[in-house]
Amino acid sequence: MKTLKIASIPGDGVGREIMPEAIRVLEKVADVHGGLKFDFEEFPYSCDYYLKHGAMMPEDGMDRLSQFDSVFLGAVGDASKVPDHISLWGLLLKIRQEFQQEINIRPAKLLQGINSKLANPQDFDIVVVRENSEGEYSSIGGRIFHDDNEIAIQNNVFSKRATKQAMNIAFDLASKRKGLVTSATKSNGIFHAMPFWDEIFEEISAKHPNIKSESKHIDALAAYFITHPHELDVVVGSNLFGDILSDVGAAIMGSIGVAPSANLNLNGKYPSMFEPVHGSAPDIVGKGIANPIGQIWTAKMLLEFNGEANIAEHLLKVIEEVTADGYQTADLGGKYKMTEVTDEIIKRLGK
Ligand SMILES: NC(=O)C1=CN([C@@H]2O[C@H](COP(=O)(O)OP(=O)(O)OC[C@H]3O[C@@H](n4cnc5c(N)ncnc54)[C@H](O)[C@@H]3O)[C@@H](O)[C@H]2O)C=CC1
Ligand SMILES: CC(=O)C(=O)O
Ligand SMILES: [K+]
Ligand SMILES: [Mn+2]
Repeated sequence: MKTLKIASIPGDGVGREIMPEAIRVLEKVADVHGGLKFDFEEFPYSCDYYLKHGAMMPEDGMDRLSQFDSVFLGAVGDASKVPDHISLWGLLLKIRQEFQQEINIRPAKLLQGINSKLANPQDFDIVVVRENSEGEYSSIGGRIFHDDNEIAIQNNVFSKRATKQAMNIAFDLASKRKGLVTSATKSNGIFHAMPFWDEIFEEISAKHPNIKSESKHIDALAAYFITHPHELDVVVGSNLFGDILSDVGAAIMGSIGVAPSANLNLNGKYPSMFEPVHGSAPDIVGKGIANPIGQIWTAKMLLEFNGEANIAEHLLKVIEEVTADGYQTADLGGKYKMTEVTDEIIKRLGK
């Protein structure tokens, strides 16, 4: 029997609603698998935790999480309690950076039966590879002066090592897919970092003569996601560009409520973390209508990256059958509640 030790952090808002749903599904997956067991431990790190303890997690929080095979996260953020930059830097970004989860993989593909927000989409299947540890998401800089003279300076950080790594992963993925890598740039506006990014992209492209590569400015590329998603394959972007493009990818899939992601640690020193693309969705919290599929598809990625590709594929197939038969939440135009969609997935996972 293989046991996977999973630290679950439901976090805030709908994170707390969808996490139990995905855990129900994983328990059923283990049951169907027969040789797999989950050992879950829940951590209450969240904005409520901050209000009680003055921090998003305790001093030994990272040490405790490091004992697990993977971290399974819902969403972080409740601006009515804690400013977003404090809560995200105290938990989500802290884990990504300290656990060296330098790559974020975010698939965007049309599931059967789901209406894309596009009127008439052709079939698309995109993977966004997002640099996940540096770039625009840096805490370097500061604020000086007061009143109308106040100035904020924010430094971006681009290392050759992490940039190359993200691009190498993108080319590697493309070699197993349609063979195209698109790089998100903005070298016409961002004077230092983006020409640097482009040079590295050219260097890595030259090493992969069998993979097609192209560079598009982020503004045009965001529009291209809307107009030509079927022509994209693997898209590589910096932390901010990858963040934005993956929300666009989610919208063309039908809803951000279905989009999954994996924050990968590649050196094996720390756990990877799996979380849906969306945030805590304060506007729908408590209504029982959150879409559980983003968290459940994320569970599929957790299985895949823990060496369980077959059952992971089975789970995605079942998710797709359930959406194809119309079991959909309100964000997709459906009439089903969160728990009803999960129940249907569990029912069809079968035994
Ligand atoms: N990785 C994370 O934990 C993230 C956290 N956040 C945080 O979440 C909070 C809210 O941020 P927003 O910008 O509003 O983004 P959001 O992703 O929470 O919500 C955007 C829109 O999508 C909808 N939505 C999100 N998840 C859904 C689901 N499962 N089912 C149905 N509809 C869903 C929401 O109702 C809302 O209309 C903020 O505190 C923000 O900082 C935002 C993005 C990512
Ligand atoms: C913070 C955020 O929006 C993300 O990582 O997707
Ligand atoms: K999330
Ligand atoms: Mn985001």
